[in-house]
Amino acid sequence: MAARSFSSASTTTILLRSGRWRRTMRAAAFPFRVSCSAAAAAAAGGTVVIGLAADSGCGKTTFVRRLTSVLGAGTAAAAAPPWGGNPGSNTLLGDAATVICLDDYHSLDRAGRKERGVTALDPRANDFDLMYRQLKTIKEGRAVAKPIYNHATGLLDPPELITPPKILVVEGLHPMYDERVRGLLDFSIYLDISSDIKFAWKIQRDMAERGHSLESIKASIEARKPDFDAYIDPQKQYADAVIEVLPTRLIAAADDDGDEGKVLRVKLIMKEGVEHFAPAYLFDEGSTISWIPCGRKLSCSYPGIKFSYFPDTYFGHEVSVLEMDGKFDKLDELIYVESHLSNLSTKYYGEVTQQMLKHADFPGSNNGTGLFQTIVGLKIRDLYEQVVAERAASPPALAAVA
Ligand SMILES: Nc1ncnc2c1ncn2[C@@H]1O[C@H](COP(=O)(O)OP(=O)(O)OP(=O)(O)O)[C@@H](O)[C@H]1O
Ligand SMILES: O=C(CO)[C@H](O)[C@H](O)COP(=O)(O)O
Repeated sequence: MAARSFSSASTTTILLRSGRWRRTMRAAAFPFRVSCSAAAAAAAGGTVVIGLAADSGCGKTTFVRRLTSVLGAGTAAAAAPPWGGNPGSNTLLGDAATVICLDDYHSLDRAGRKERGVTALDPRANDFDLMYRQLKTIKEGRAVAKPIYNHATGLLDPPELITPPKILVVEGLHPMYDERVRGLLDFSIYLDISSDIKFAWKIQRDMAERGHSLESIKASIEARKPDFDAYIDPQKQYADAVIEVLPTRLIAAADDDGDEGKVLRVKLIMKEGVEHFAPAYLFDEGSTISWIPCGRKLSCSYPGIKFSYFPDTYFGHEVSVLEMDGKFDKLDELIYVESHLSNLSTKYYGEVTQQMLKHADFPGSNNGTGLFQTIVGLKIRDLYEQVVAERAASPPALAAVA
């Protein structure tokens, strides 16, 4: 069956490590959770591929957690790593979506990069030919044996089997760098976090969770900066949606007593004319709006909340921009804001608010990062459903199936 046949690596012997045991088996006997989604994806005409690009520590994992939740009943709320596979795997499996991390296509391991003096952001440290071949194979409905980059050891581990899901999310540093890979994406997102905020998030995580010193974090950010500017940041010009995170404008620099880093101004930049994607809007589509919702229906403490909506151009493309500056005090009151937004691709009244409340503990739930990530998640679900409906309406010709 096409959906379960393997790529050229199918006869390769695959080494698996799980807990204390280590064994060798043929790919065809791989003890991997092969969900019905492979068959479903093939029946529907192939996998829908979503690209999510950002630098390290910019919220990709947080976004993916919101997305897999929005994708609903068919997707485990917290997508799980491959069953029985390498504990160092970066892959998450849900019933509807599989999330793979493009770090797995590093062609140089940590020692190799050090020896050659290149960072992981440098294209020379990544195998774009393999990335393209494998993503194309999955999109066409066939499984691949994808390499694993093990972040714990810094080594390239033996591959794991990836069967075609309904939706494949490819997250990492370079989903839109290579023109061929970019051409495989049905929708793309870039998380654009301004330097000071990225720095604050990274310090908080790497000091608290990874035991790094402030000096080493600063040194690592500085060392990566030229390659970030050269290879990662330019990808935002290709994204269908960009979530840009900036310092607030609600607090004048002179009055700032340290809150500036905590209050964020977040923009959702949505490209016009993208197939299966209708940008969300505030009040009146195509107009220019500035809205301060604070008052009887929305509690706001200092410095308040301000929404904006306006048309713009972004790298020569027409876009619609939704902006939120400030933070919510009471998340359940978000329903008031939601009721003034349109084209949200919700299935019922209040779905955005419900999603935000469900994950109130995720970072960014009280500001535009959480709100806009949730909206983009709903738009991706909608895009997928449109693609499936179209394919069902015009099944492939018999000659193509045979
Ligand atoms: N919207 C947000 N508001 C505040 N902090 C955030 C937000 N999003 C992420 N963070 C913080 O930034 C850090 C990195 O987030 P996350 O792990 O989601 O990023 P990532 O891009 O997946 O990173 P990496 O690629 O290094 O694994 C986390 O500590 C998280 O708490
Ligand atoms: O930018 C990164 C992507 O997440 C990592 O730094 C890159 O994958 C290199 O990994 P490591 O930190 O394990 O050497």
